[in-house]
Amino acid sequence: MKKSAGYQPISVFEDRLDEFFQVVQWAFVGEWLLEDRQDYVDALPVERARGVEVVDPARGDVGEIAAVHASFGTEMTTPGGRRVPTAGLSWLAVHPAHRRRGLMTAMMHDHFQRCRERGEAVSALYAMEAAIYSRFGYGMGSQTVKAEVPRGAAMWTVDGADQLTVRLERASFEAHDELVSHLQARLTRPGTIINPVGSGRNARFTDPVGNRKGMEKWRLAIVEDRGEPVAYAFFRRRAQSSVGIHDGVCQVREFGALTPAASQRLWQTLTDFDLVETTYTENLATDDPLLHQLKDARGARSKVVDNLWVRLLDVPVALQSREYFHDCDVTIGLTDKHVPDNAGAWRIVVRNGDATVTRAEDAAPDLTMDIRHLSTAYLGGTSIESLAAAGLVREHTAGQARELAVAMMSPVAPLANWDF
Ligand SMILES: CC(=O)SCCNC(=O)CCNC(=O)[C@H](O)C(C)(C)COP(=O)(O)OP(=O)(O)OC[C@H]1O[C@@H](n2cnc3c(N)ncnc32)[C@H](O)[C@@H]1OP(=O)(O)O
Repeated sequence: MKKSAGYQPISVFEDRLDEFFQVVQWAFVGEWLLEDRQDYVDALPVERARGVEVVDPARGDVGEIAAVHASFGTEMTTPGGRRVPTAGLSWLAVHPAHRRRGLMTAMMHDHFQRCRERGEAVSALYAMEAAIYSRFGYGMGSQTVKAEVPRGAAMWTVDGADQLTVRLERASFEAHDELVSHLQARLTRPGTIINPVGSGRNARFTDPVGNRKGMEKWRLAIVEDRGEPVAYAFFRRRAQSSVGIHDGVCQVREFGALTPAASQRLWQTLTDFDLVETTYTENLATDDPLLHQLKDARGARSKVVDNLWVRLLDVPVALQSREYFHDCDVTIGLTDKHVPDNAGAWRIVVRNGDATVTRAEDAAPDLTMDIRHLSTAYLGGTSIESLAAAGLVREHTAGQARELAVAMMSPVAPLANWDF
């Protein structure tokens, strides 16, 4: 019997959202508070909610939802500040009673097929466990620095930072959605997920009580240049003290800054709250301006972890939707177990920043690799040559790994700053 036999894929409509949420709570290990339900509804792209339902009594109660997922319809910024239609996969959950029967595999195929029908050339996700997604063709497209910045950390002076003003407000979808969306869309860092359309687009403003862990509600710092917003950050604080010493913490979630001065003004603000000793964040790019502006970057106790996992679903469209930084003419041989249309040989010719990607069935490939390695290199944060050095990409024509590496590497490290 096929592993996922006895189940069928379904769309999950509004009337079954509570069943959807039950599967999520079982899989993610937790009970939500009843009062938080609306926050979860607001965070879900309902019209793209899918599931797997039991059809064979040998598998469970017929009609019962055994597994779910959903995805945001969005665009992702690619190297050079271009964009590619992207699905942000999230909410992936298999009820523990139905694990290891191939339901995730069935849902991934469902997701890939629907994305391709919609013209989404890339799927991207945040991984709960990093070992799962490579087998489905995802590669670690970007990394992030987790940092703990001490209060009042000294920074190299950036001209103009002192002239900027800051507003601190309670974050609200009604009051701030336009402002945040507008700023987010102007960020040029590859990996930036541009605001999704449809339901779930207010996910960044949701604030379930059960997730606060004693912290205040999400607040927004808005840096302005003569009344024009130039940076924003979602943050929240928690007071704590022992033996009369106040050592509260501040958590910074999504943030973005358009200029060096805006970045400095933002972080000066976020690291200088009374009664708060440490400001921590998980959303710094590996070359974030803050890391260069801090006089003692080691003092921020940083560590690097995976950020966005990326999967090319339509190789020519995805590769042609980014800029390149050196001319090249390289033929690659690809394997792709889950999207066979991607497999085979592709010729990548780059002239003046633009790639033309065509089928090259007769040519012997200069490089061979799996789709996950091309996906890893896509945003320009990992070099094809380093993947060759690791034995993951195979070079058949000397020097071609470097050719493609130099063309694809981004001058700016990729990062997704919005955890969907
Ligand atoms: C993008 C996101 O939403 S991230 C959140 C993902 N969700 C979670 O982590 C919630 C808790 N976990 C779950 O819901 C499930 O266990 C899932 C989704 C991780 C896996 O679902 P399953 O239906 O059991 O997976 P399925 O049976 O299709 O297995 C697919 C393959 O992945 C492997 N796999 C499954 N889970 C894991 C894991 N945790 N670590 C490593 N490999 C795994 C399986 O061994 C299998 O490998 P194979 O193809 O070589 O046989």
